[in-house]
Amino acid sequence: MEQTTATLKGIIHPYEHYGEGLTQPIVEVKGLNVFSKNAQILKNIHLSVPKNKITVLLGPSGCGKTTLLKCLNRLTDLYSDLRLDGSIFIDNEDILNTPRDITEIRQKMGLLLQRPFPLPMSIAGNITYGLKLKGIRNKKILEAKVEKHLRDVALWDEVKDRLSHSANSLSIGQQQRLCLARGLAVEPEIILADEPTSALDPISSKVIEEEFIKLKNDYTIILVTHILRQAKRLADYVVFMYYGEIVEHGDAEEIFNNPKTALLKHYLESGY
Ligand SMILES: Nc1ncnc2c1ncn2[C@@H]1O[C@H](COP(=O)(O)OP(=O)(O)OP(=O)(O)O)[C@@H](O)[C@H]1O
Repeated sequence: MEQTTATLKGIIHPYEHYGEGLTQPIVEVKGLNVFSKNAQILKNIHLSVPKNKITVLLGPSGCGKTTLLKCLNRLTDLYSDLRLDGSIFIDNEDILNTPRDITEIRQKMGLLLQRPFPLPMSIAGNITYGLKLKGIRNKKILEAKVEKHLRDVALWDEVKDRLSHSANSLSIGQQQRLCLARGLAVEPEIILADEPTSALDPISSKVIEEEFIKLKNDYTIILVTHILRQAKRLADYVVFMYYGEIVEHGDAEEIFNNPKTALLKHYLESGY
């Protein structure tokens, strides 16, 4: 395997061409390395994420997908055993080397995790929480935003008569959509999603997938998924990782129909 990766590296160029129809990058990762105490988790990652597209991070368990996602909003700061070097440019600002407060940078990114974590308050409160932190107090504006963002995730009709009920009274699928709406309410540029449908039933998963397709008109989505069929349904751009390295990346159609490396071919056939 080692040899295969090494042999194939010759044909993988960072900043390779974008496929037809792909747009300018919104995130550019340059020479990113992540080390834990005993190992190197990410190795010399170079990546450009196209704007207003869905980029899927794909690869076998433990290859570093979640770690890469965590680097993008510096959640890695929470792990004292991790050390990073390299650069991550978001809107031309290197977020790994900026004097700016990280909370400001994180506002550009909504985060959706495997399981929903609604705030312990009402359904409407979950949406208005971040807005109030931003200083918005006007009741009419807040109400309008609650409706808009719940409509954005196709939840409005299901909850409009119980906005003051606890968010915990919702089903898991509804909670995940609420968490997505909460993230959208603070108007991020990028949505980071780490296996966001893995705890959901098929219908809720389908709703989230449909929302992602609509949302990419306004947002850039970076999605980690284990579900190959989901990746094929959603991805515009694919990054295939293996043992902390990017082995292949490119236009989804090209990656799925014409994989160049033996590792990716094997992954697409076997799913691991
Ligand atoms: N804080 C940490 N300290 C030490 N090792 C870590 C830490 N976080 C992740 N790792 C290790 O880094 C490697 C990559 O983990 P990561 O969770 O990024 O992989 P993944 O591709 O998302 O896996 P999965 O698909 O199973 O979720 C794993 O070997 C993991 O054990």
